[in-house]
Amino acid sequence: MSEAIKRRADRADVIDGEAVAAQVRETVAETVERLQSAGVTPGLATVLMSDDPASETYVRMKQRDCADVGIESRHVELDTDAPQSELFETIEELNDDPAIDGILIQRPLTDSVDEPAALRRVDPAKDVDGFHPENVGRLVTGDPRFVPCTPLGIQRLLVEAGVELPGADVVVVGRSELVGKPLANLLLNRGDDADATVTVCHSKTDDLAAHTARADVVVVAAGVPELVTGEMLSSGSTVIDVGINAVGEGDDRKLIGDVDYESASQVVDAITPVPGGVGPMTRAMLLKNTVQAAARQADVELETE
Ligand SMILES: NC(=O)C1=CN([C@@H]2O[C@H](COP(=O)(O)OP(=O)(O)OC[C@H]3O[C@@H](n4cnc5c(N)ncnc54)[C@H](OP(=O)(O)O)[C@@H]3O)[C@@H](O)[C@H]2O)C=CC1
Ligand SMILES: Nc1nc(=O)c2c([nH]1)NC[C@@H]1CN(c3ccc(C(=O)N[C@@H](CCC(=O)O)C(=O)O)cc3)C=[N+]21
Repeated sequence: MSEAIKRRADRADVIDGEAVAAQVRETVAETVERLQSAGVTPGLATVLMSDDPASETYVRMKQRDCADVGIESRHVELDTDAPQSELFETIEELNDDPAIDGILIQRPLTDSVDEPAALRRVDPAKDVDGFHPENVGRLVTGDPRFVPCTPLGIQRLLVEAGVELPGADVVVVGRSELVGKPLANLLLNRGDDADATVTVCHSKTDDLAAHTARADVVVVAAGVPELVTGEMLSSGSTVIDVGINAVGEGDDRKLIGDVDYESASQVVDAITPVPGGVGPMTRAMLLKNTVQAAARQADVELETE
């Protein structure tokens, strides 16, 4: 069993996302060294066009992660009242820049711009978020290139937790383009770390508890604080909580998930905490996608995947 799984007496094991993310970063740092000896320094560009303080924090964390593993990062910040054409020009410039291997457009973009149109403009070869329709299509057709970072991170956590995915009954709560849908496709595809039987639930699902209660794996990405409680879950299952909800003010401000951790951890076998679960994995997988983009663009073969 991986040392990232913390055993708890009479309670669910805790899947330590920070520990698994540290392992991923270590492998990425080794790959960066190998690329550098072939004359390639991977570069990631982040683009922010929003006043959302959470987005600013995330972008800063991503830059720090890059520095930790030897990826060069460049940050472009656009005024929220700048015309859409300025955003599109920025994307074109980054597409054409040989020092940039990966481009991340931090979502959500300000309301005045057409977000899907912006994401379509990113060169699919630099689309380390996996949001471009070409990369979405490749995932759905079972020939993935860049898979969105959060689903990739969740798959890795399930593997680390020792979950046997082939044949497992996986219930995904949430059908967003960012998390729910790509995760469902990833786990539905053929493969040793996939081959699951996947059900996707959403706000119109008739009886959510009936689905979550019979699942081997429940992944919750609904954006609703503590939507899933222990009563809706079964012993023997593994729960992945994707939700990040800020509650409280001032000194009482804290992050909670989409799962009621207290009640769930008294029922299930293993669970991810919030914070320290899926979030760090999302950032680690961005680094992994970026070095893969750099290797592919420089035509350097990597030993792993
Ligand atoms: N840890 C990480 O790295 C990341 C965390 N997040 C967090 O994950 C959460 C989800 O994000 P995202 O997928 O972008 O969210 P979206 O808001 O885009 O999608 C939420 C989904 O949940 C469904 N939903 C909402 N309420 C219910 C309900 N009561 N019962 C069942 N389904 C429901 C919605 O259904 P419908 O389609 O019918 O509206 C929708 O499909 C958020 O808390 C976000 O902050 C997101 C990305 C990365
Ligand atoms: N183009 C794009 N790609 C994304 O991947 C993307 C995005 N836009 N927009 C927003 C969501 C959200 N997201 C998170 C990443 C890391 C943490 C994370 O590291 N969370 C820490 C806590 C961080 C804190 O303390 O605030 C944790 O859960 O432990 C959270 C959320 C990526 N997203």
